[in-house]
Amino acid sequence: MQSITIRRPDDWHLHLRDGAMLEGVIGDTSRTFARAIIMPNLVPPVVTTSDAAAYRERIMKALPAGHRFQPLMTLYLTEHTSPDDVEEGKKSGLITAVKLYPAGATTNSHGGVRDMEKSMPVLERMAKIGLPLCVHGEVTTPEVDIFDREAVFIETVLDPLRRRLPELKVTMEHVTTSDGIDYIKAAKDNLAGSITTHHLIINRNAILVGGIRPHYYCLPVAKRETHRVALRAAATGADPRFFLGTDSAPHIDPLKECACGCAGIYTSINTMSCLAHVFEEEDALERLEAFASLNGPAWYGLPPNEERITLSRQAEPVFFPAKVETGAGSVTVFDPMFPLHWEVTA
Ligand SMILES: NC(=O)N[C@@H](CC(=O)O)C(=O)O
Ligand SMILES: [Zn+2]
Ligand SMILES: [Zn+2]
Repeated sequence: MQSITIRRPDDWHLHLRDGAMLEGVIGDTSRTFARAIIMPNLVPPVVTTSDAAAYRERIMKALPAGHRFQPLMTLYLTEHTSPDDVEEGKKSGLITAVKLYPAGATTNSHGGVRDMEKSMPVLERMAKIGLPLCVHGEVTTPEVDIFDREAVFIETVLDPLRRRLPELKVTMEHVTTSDGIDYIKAAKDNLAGSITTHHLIINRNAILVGGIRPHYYCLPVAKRETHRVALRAAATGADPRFFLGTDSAPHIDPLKECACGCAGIYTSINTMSCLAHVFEEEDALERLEAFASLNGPAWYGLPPNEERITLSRQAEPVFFPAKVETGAGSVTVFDPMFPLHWEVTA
């Protein structure tokens, strides 16, 4: 197949940051994607509905002329989040989901939740009004090995929460293990999972073999090959509970290339090219539309986009810059380590 036309995709997990970084990166998403769930882990985080309204305005202002893009706003769950504010946010149409960061689990998560008990009133309200909870599904217990943190989270946090509040809709974001995939598949209802572009392409060797490569470091950290294979099977398979959330997470290069580098991989600019490559490799190009454009809206109760994009396979590799220059500094673009031949052409 030399070209494929699909509904315009959405990104169900995206970091846009703020200020000069926001201005520098937003176009890479809005050029191709119609909507994105915007992560609230700014410094300080987006905690209240009025924070989210102000952030949404900054995003719309940063949007390049001529781009049509709808940011779907989220709130950063804290132990003090007000159930009424959350309900107000949903009612007004501003808030699409609330995000749980276990405190210390990832970039800018120190204000997250330490004691789930304290967040129960909000979670109960969300279950009642049908507002989804997006989770960064890793425990932060120092004794737990970093490669096991997702599996232990499922067992010790997520499963107990879902048993206690079965009506709560939960998105397990950036699933990185076969444990996560199996857990979602086994669920009766109210559970779905997003998968990133990079976790379909790299395993942990990319970070560690032949030298330490900070631009492949993200959280949850890439796991061993068997897990990547399971993620690919889920993304290209028929289960509609798996969909794209790029987790494109820009950091300026000096904060990645140092003794204690930040977690996050920037994929907004080449995600659809990478995905077409992966789906072609899996002989599943006809399933790309479900993963990138249909399953996500269905889960969030939104209509799929009416516009279409076309991806075409070029004879010569398609050019992407190694770095995106922003007013905040340069951001290294995800290198899939193979030439990309698919290009969004319309
Ligand atoms: N994925 C990452 O490695 N980093 C994200 C945070 C997150 O999604 O966990 C970031 O904000 O940089
Ligand atoms: Zn995360
Ligand atoms: Zn993220």
